[in-house]
Amino acid sequence: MAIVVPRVTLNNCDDDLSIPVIGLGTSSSPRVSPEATKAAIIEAIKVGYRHFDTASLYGTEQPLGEAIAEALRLGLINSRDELYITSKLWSTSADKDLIIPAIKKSLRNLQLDYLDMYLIHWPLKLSEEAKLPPQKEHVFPLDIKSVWEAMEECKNLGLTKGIGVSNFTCKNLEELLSIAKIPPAINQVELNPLWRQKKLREFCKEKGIHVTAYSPLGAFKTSWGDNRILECDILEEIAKAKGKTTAQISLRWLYEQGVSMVAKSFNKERMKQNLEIFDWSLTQEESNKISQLPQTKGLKVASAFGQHDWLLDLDVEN
Ligand SMILES: NC(=O)C1=CN([C@@H]2O[C@H](COP(=O)(O)OP(=O)(O)OC[C@H]3O[C@@H](n4cnc5c(N)ncnc54)[C@H](OP(=O)(O)O)[C@@H]3O)[C@@H](O)[C@H]2O)C=CC1
Ligand SMILES: O=C[C@H](O)[C@@H](O)[C@@H](O)[C@H](O)C(=O)O
Repeated sequence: MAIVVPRVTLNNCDDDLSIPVIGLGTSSSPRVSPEATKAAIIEAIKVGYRHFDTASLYGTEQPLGEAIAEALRLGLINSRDELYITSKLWSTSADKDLIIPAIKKSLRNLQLDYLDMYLIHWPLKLSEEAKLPPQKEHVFPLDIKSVWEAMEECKNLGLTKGIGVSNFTCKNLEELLSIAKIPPAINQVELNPLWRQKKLREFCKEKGIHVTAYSPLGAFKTSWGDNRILECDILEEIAKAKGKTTAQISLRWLYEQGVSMVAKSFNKERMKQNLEIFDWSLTQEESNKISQLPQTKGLKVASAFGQHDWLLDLDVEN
């Protein structure tokens, strides 16, 4: 039986759009083949995932599109509308004239008419020839006004039901809110028991911006993450006492904070395990212990994009 994942209604989106609180991340490290990605996504639909997180950067839009087409053919879902699909504007296209072509390309890759959510991937612009990690002279601040106008145009044209951002600080959001006609529905950021972003979460709550957590498991075994969540003594202790896994403790803690999350697993048992967090809860004491864990961030902007004064805010608790 597929697990039914709770949903949260978003602000400033079309058709009372709601987001399933757990989605499947599709960015793998090391990268896996499109065939394996497609097969994992079909398994995920079978166990109950309806929310998928992709990005032009990941190279997973095409296999996700193929998996959706196959799921429809197999009758695993009756209609595309049952799914919530996020993609992201990569920073080399963060220029007003490149945004509509970029979302149209994502839609072609996905074989879809619309996205549920389109996010600005990072609050920065890369020159078109930039590689990762970029050279210093290829990284620029975002011209948020013209970029956001083009994001609003994406929504007004019906290419996406909602628009939002990723990796934005309170300061980035304040600047955006001061010029937005359509406020962002989502801010997707690194968030987990060891990088709790309390101030950012409070700010977003006050402004009606829904927060989605990425790397909810500390990006275990990826090139940008480590074992600090899945092998954290305190989380292991709580997990053992409750007969759960450390991954489930982390995801449940996030759920209890009122955020949604995108967790990546391409393994059938683990992707199912990650959905099994809705019929039990943490005690106040367990929650308090988690809220006192020392803070460390996994994905450091300084190592991903270099040392730029205007970006370094992203690497501190804010
Ligand atoms: N907006 C942004 O800038 C970013 C967005 N993201 C998005 O967030 C998604 C998830 O974050 P990500 O950084 O991938 O990391 P996660 O925290 O989701 O960790 C993924 C890793 O944990 C393993 N794993 C998953 N479930 C379990 C489990 N129950 N027990 C043990 N190991 C497990 C996975 O391996 P296995 O597959 O073998 O189970 C994989 O190695 C990404 O895929 C992407 O979609 C990520 C980074 C940045
Ligand atoms: O160098 C930059 C990194 O690739 C970074 O951009 C990614 O980790 C990305 O944010 C993601 O969504 O996975």
